[in-house]
Amino acid sequence: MPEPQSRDIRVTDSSLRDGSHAKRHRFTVEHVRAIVAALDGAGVPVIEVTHGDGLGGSSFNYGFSHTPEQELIATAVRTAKRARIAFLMLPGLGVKDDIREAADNGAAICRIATHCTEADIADQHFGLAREIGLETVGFLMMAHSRPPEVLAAQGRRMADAGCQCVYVVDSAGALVLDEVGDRVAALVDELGDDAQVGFHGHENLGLGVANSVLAVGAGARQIDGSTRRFGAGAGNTPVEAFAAVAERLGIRTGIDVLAIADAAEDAVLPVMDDECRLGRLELMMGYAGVYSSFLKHADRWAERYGVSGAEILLRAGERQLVGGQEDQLIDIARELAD
Ligand SMILES: CC[C@H](O)CC(=O)C(=O)O
Ligand SMILES: [Mn+2]
Repeated sequence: MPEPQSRDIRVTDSSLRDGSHAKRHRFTVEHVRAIVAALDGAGVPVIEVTHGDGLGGSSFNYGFSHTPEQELIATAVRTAKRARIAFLMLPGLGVKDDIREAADNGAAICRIATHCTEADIADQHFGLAREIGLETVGFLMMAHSRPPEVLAAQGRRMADAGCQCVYVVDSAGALVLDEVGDRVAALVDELGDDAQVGFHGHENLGLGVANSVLAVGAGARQIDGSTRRFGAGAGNTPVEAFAAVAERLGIRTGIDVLAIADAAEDAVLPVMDDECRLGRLELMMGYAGVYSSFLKHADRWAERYGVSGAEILLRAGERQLVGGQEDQLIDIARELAD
């Protein structure tokens, strides 16, 4: 794959990882084959495949996978003719042996995610990934919750540990326009030539494409999306819309707009249980700053305790819950029921 030119943007499609939350982690080998073949054919350069919560995410707390994720990764690698396969891991959920196994299965890009104030827990994982020849990406999750200078310092920590691209991750879909640009610009300023900067958006306030365009304007070189918005909450930045808008703006993604529109309709949509929509609960997540992956959990506990899912999410936002604290949604639901 040629190196990006000055205005080339590398898109990573996360349908087969972030979409795992929406699918309740029920991906099969056939789903992976169909989606990877269509995205690869449309020219998507990177496709992420893992349990929604990353390597080792299959558990009682997060939801069990239908098919072991290493099998899904190996299937994706065998299916893709041009695209490179990425995987996500959250230190503590996955361990270093999971990274080695994903590399053995042919994955090329290791994406390590931490809460946006906890970059130091990823040091050894970036080190290992580089040592075994993987490209590295770092996720600073819940990036709306801290100002640009904090993200810049955390990004520096990741870059010094071996991370080649630090992402501003709008896990809650809560960032609004310049709030993205300011964060990306602070990271670009801090990292210079040491690492690229990326942006991962969610649609909870309907701003995925606009926020991504602003990220590119502020210097981001990598953009995440999910075809047909297949992701947590209201879903991710739709790759097909981003590719079309990018082309209109003269930003090269290498993605064929007609082919990705076909992939969205003919390959991704049939795998989705429901369309990712911007309904009441999704909007509350963007408004209150709640992790998009909490949606299905909040829905489930609201139904179980006969309380409002929107109220659960608003209280989760007040408490500033972070990934891993899914079980506190049960406490909130019980409080509301009382
Ligand atoms: C729990 C991992 C999370 O889904 C990563 C991500 O995509 C995000 O924070 O938006
Ligand atoms: Mn996400």
